Amino acid sequence: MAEQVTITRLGAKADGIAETASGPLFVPFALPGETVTIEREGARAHLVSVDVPSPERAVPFCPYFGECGGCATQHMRHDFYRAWKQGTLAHTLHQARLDVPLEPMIDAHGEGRRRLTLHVRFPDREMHVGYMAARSHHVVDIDHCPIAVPALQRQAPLVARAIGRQLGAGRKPLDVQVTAVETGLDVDVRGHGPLNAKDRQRMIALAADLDLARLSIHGEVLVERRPPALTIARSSVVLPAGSFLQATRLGEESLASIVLDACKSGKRVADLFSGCGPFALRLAERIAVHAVETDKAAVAALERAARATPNLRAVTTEVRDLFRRPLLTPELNTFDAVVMDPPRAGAEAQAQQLVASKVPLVVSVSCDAGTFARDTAILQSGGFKLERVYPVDQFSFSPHVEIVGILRRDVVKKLSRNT
Ligand SMILES: C[S@@+](CC[C@H](N)C(=O)[O-])C[C@H]1O[C@@H](n2cnc3c(N)ncnc32)[C@H](O)[C@@H]1O
Repeated sequence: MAEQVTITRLGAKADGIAETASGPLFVPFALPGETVTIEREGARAHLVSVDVPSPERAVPFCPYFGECGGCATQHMRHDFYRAWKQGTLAHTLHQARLDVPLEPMIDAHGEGRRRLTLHVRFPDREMHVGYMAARSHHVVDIDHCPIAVPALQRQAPLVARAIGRQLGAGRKPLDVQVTAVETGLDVDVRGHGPLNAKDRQRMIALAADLDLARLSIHGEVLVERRPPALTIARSSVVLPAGSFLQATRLGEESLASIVLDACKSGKRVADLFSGCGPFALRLAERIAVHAVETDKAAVAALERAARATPNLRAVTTEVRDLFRRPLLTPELNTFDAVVMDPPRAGAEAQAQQLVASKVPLVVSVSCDAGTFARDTAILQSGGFKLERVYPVDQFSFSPHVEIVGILRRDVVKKLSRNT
């Protein structure tokens, strides 16, 4: 049954929230101050119409917005969106008792996302190619994605569709990850078992038809027509199939420039959770770096790139699971700064080792405010002071934000207090 409600605030995931007799009601795509007609679906509601719009309302630039679950905020004006995202992060950090003023959010969308993962599904014998609808396993068909870099906007759905036609006979769900690299498109297909000889040949022919740089299945390369390379500082990194990559080029550059600035007076830095080296290869222009990462292929790519770049400072690498085997205190004591950029789960075990070490500076890069706050609290218990927090917005139009925290401590004082 339709009813009218007034939106009073925005939630952390960008839903409008109306206070009702039965408690808060979450209304996607509604803005504070708006009067909207909705239909209830439990604690959530479907937006039927906006009856009194907010002046902060914008016209979404993507025709799939509202149905496709990929974006959540295209209906907000840019300044309003920025203030909401910055305010949400400030609130999360305040609740975790991290009351450091946030630096202004850095807009790092740049040219757009350089990697898209398209879902290919066959729910009704027909093939559907696109993104999941919000809170659903239903795939919304798309033929372009305007938040991607130009090379991917139309081409990524086209490539995923062609692969679905080729491999879709078993109607198994497929995920097609398409990355724009400097030599073309790098495509990795997930969800399909090992290919028989005939399918292999067909896929190799398809890669040629689509002029892909590389095509792989579950990270196993079927054909590499051109090495999928990316430039990092003066180095060229050949990206391993399926390895981590920051969402946008400007995002990577923005994070790296904060890391570089924080470490500028260091002599030997540890780059933990290094991936294939966007921080290490830039740091090594001036500082010796030890890069540690669990993904063997990423470490090998970083090492190859470093070896091929003349006049870098020393770059050493290590394949290591830092959750199970964090760098221990004696190892840490050889560094004057530690950069860590863990996945969402954070770096709890590593933070505990850092507390016991003599390291004076930690640059903590994170894609999850919750684990960032937990790890920061651990570091603070060891005398580190959170000096600055930089929000970097490379996931524009979504509630996600990247954070960089700079934590310093006076090691001499700390050590003399302990003795
Ligand atoms: C957020 S990414 C950052 C990578 C890199 N710093 C960058 O900017 O591209 C996190 C990295 O941690 C790695 N990783 C995940 N779990 C790990 C673990 N237990 N030990 C070490 N590295 C891990 C992933 O392979 C990934 O490369």
